[in-house]
Amino acid sequence: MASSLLGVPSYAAALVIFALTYFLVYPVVVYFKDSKGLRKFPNMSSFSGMSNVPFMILAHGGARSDYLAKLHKERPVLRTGPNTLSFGSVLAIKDIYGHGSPCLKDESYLITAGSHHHLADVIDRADHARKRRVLSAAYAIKNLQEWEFKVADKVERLFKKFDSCCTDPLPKGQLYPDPKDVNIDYRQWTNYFTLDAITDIGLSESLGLLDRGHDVVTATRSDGMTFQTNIRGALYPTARKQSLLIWSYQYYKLLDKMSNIIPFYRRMSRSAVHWEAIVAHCSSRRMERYKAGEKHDDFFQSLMESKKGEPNNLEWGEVVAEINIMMNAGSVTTAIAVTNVLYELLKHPRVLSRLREEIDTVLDHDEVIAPYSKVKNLPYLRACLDESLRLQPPTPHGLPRKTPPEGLRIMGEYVPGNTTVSISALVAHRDESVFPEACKFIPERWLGEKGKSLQSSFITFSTGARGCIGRNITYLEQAVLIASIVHRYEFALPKGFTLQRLETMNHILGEMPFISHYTSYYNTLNMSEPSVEQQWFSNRPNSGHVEIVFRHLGYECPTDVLFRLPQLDQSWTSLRGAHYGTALRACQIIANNAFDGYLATERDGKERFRPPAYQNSILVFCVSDSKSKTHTR
Ligand code: HEM
Repeated sequence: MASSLLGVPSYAAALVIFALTYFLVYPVVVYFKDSKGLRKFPNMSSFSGMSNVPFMILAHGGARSDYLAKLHKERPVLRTGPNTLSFGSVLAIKDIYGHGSPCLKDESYLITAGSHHHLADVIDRADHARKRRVLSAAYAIKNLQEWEFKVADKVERLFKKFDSCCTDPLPKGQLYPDPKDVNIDYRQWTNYFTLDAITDIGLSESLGLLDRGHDVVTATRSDGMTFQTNIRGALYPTARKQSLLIWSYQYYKLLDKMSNIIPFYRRMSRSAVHWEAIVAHCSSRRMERYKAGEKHDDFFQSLMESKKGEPNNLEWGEVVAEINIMMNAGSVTTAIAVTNVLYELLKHPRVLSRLREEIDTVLDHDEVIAPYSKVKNLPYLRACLDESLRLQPPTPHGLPRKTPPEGLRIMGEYVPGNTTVSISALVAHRDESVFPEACKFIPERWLGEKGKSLQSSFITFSTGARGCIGRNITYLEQAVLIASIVHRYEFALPKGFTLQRLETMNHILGEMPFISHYTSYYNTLNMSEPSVEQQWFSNRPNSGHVEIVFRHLGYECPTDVLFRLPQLDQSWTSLRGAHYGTALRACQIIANNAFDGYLATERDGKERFRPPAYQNSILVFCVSDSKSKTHTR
């Protein structure tokens, strides 16, 4: 029998002594021994040089980059953990992230990776370059036109919801809506918008969240069983758990498992499994369509084959990993961005009105979806987007990089090898030497030559070889959505409303409830009364072909748009020169809302099926049927 000391069995006493030595005494000894020479850097808190626990506690507060930004006002470099440094000046950007920096992504990317690395968590330079080559066709700017159709389609679907919630304008002099009239959470719908958009762009697949108005989707478990789950609920907690526990790399895996004893963490782990199952489901469905011979200009096609049609022969696990990061990084960040920018616009009516003026000069009164060609070069729109991305970068997390074994000079200071270094985008963007009045929303700072010079200090998308590959997609989504929204609607937030933010790797946002009504500029047509066209259509016989030629062209299609009206006949009918939103509305009216979609031959010559989205509005057009009867508004 084991001997005892003060009644405690000796093996238990030994365990306690070992734990105290290992977790308390040893870190103190290592700290004072300082073999790497990191003690010259000031600690973030008294124990930061000895343990990651202070940073983990900070992470649980959900605002660590804000806190760091405040500390960095006094100190340009902070030791945030035994082997971790945070930098606080834009001068560090080039050294840590720039092209030619010898730093690599650190082990945190390794320990959170799945069975296969994806583009964002692969560390090895050669492997990253190989992946980037495979994906370059998928993310290339030449795809803009293809993406634009898909994005415009999602904006239409989103507007269907907004239209159904529109209220009367607030009475003159009233600034805030009656709480009972606040009927939509913009934040939730931006999530639906970006998730629907990226699955269409990436997989030519519709999740259908915007149409259904909820986020329950089908997922497939590893044993092949399917189940239903909430996609938003699956998406966010995974990142949250990682950001809370990751700081101690050595113990992360153990901590991750042990933490599941606590329900708070266990729930987050479960959501990670659900997210993987959603991705697995979407990937397999697309694979089945691929095997059935479907070809689309989407990410999946680029993953499977080169431009010449030669197979890439990627392992299935790698394909799924790439779809995972595309669906995740491609939706979460943009949803945050479009929420933040509208929030700032509503909080700054002067900015909103200047922006609306700019947009209204390029869009027609009744143009619903802003064509990207018309809005992509609007300087004030871009300034508003960039200023919001600067002030509240969707990914504020200091992206960790490891210095090379021989060490590196950062901001002129020698940093020893194999040290984790970073500068948070939020911290960099609070650097007053580059961004005066850094905490204020001032889009004007981005205008002109002076504005251009700020780009090198703007790291919302990171920079260098590991910078964001989805930049073009997000600017397209943001510009089209925000321009269309500002053109069409006025919004009002509840009195005293503040958007809540919780920092993980991304800045997760709380709800953003508001009410909307049409802008007076847009609302030149009364959409609630039956139009001349509606009356005409309801009187016409239910037979024959119908040809619709649109006079008002929001988004011109030079080739024919074909549509099928099930109530009339089953043939595809020509619909020339139509904005497809416009076409759809007309078709729905013709078919008394029993319309099942239309086939559009778009400007790239490809045919695409467009399911119905709009119901109750009408734009200006001319009509002729097979008996050559014409009607002009
Ligand atoms: C406002 C929107 C966006 C923001 C703020 C953003 C931000 C970032 C940042 C900061 C990184 C660097 C991450 C790191 O170093 O760990 C990154 C990388 C990446 N982003 Fe984005 N992103 C956005 C939109 C998108 C979109 C729309 C997609 C895809 C459709 C996307 C896909 C990726 C991928 C695949 C990487 C890894 C690139 C590489 O390492 O080569 N992102 N993004």
